[in-house]
Amino acid sequence: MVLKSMVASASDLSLVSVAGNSPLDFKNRVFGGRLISLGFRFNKGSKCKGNERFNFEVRAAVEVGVERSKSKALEGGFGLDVVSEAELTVKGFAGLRKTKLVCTVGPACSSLEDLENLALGGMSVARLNMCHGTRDWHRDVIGKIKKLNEEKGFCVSVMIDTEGSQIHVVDHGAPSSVKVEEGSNWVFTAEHFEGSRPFTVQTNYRGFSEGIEMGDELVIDGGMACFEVVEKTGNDLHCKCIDAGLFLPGAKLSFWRDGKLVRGNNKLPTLSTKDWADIDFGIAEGVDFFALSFVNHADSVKDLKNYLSSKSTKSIKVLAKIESSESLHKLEEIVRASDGIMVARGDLGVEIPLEQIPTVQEDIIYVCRQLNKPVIVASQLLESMVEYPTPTRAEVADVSEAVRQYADALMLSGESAIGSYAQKALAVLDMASSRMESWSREENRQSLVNYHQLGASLPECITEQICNCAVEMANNLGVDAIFVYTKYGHMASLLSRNRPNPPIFAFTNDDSTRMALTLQWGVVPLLVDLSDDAESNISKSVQLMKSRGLISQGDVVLVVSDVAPTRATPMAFQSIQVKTII
Ligand SMILES: Nc1ncnc2c1ncn2[C@@H]1O[C@H](COP(=O)(O)OP(=O)(O)OP(=O)(O)O)[C@@H](O)[C@H]1O
Ligand SMILES: CC(=O)C(=O)O
Ligand SMILES: [K+]
Ligand SMILES: [Mg+2]
Repeated sequence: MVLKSMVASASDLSLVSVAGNSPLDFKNRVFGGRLISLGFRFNKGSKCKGNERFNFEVRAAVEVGVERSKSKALEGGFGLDVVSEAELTVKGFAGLRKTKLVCTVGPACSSLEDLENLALGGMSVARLNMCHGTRDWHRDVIGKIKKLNEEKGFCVSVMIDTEGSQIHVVDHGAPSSVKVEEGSNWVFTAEHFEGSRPFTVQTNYRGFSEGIEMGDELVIDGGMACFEVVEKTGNDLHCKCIDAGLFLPGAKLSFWRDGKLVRGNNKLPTLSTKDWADIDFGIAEGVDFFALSFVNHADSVKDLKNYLSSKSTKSIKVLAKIESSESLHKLEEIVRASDGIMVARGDLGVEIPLEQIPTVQEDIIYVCRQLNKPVIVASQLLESMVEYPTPTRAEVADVSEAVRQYADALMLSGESAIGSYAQKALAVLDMASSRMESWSREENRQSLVNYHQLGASLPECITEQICNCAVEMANNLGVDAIFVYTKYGHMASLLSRNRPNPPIFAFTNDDSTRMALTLQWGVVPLLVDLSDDAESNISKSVQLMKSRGLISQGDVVLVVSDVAPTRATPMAFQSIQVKTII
């Protein structure tokens, strides 16, 4: 690996002096149980400088930290993942990135080594898109991720993204892209034909032309090419190209009349027969999330959740992908029904005018935060990096904007699945989000959000108020960390919703809760044994963190806990405590 070759070996690292003016003082960091000074001697003439150099330092240190944590992770059953532990050791509490990173796994990053590098680079969720690849291929990837988690102490959850039903091109007469000239005439049909038929396009859905009239506009992939419908014979449409462009394999179709969408995916079932089979596959493979493509109403989310609770012994979260104009009309009920949301800007851009995407994105993130559901911003974040090793300035601005809006997670698609620079793209997300998060903290942006009261019953309202106040206290006091003890992750998510300055360490004894929390902003999940005695949980976790050198004397921790009734204190209550580590 590039970074490793930059340092002679892990043990050499402690001998190297601090390299110049890095913004963090590493000298006083206890690292792997001993004090080290960290830095690299870059070869004379090295092109690496400034920020890039600093990031190499941190990344390499994290890697060395991970090497050391790996053996330790397997020792005492300490349920903190190696990447968080190493980052914490190197960067301290304030340096932990809060925005979570999702990577789509495809042929370009599916080897064990590639996946390990992505995990090291901060991937907390691996996404598998069932539109592509075989089930055997996906099974192999899931197996590798589980192996890395078990053997090397990572905490990467697995998400299956369904294919869903959409009107798309099956055959456009070529294996790759085809140019469409202005004025050329094309036939769109659902009939299968053998061999090649010039200017004929086969679509996947028999009813694709239902309700379509002469004069309607047929848009390819949200604007890659445009046609006017000039004639309809049976189910076939004869169309003239009015805006030249490109047909890509699998291109998506939408129909417009007077500037309004007339035919999207709203008539198709959200879950096809193949999707249900993919869901059974995901259950059998023990995945953590299903991302449901082309959700048009809350019922499809509810159906899947009911199905999962009857079929799966572990809790699997259901995320609704917002990628149709229909789903925008029913946004709130879809958000309420689901365990999280993905702003799937790729297909959304096929169904709504592109200039609406930025405001729609901000609205969706806002609704999710109000309703306390994690939200992922997806598609084309760093699209140019599929081919090039550096992002465009506009892409970095787009990524930073999603972070400024407080999305829980950012997602790579083709950048990691088929791109040549998956790790670099992940590093760009990592850097850009860390930078924007610290800017937002300095500017105190989070205080600007008004909360909607979620709870209906008094106990629910109490929990919510406790979490809101806890974050306000944590920010005002400038504590180093928040600790929360949680079975299903609810309190952790209520704290996360307030986007606190310090990181939230969520101690849970439930493995599916731990995996679900990999998607939540600012939450570091830890798997530990929890007893009914809240005080003993607190002192045990403090001791555990202390013994690893992760907290030390003088650190201040705000602890939020739920105390179950016991015979001695027959009353359930919740508490906020501020502890100074001695
Ligand atoms: N498992 C895979 N095998 C082969 N190619 C893949 C795989 N996963 C993704 N890709 C490739 O990466 C590209 C980007 O991935 P992404 O998941 O965004 O797909 P998509 O089909 O564009 O989007 P959607 O999520 O709307 O289905 C795809 O177009 C495909 O070429
Ligand atoms: C991610 C996805 O499905 C989309 O952007 O369309
Ligand atoms: K998909
Ligand atoms: Mg999509």
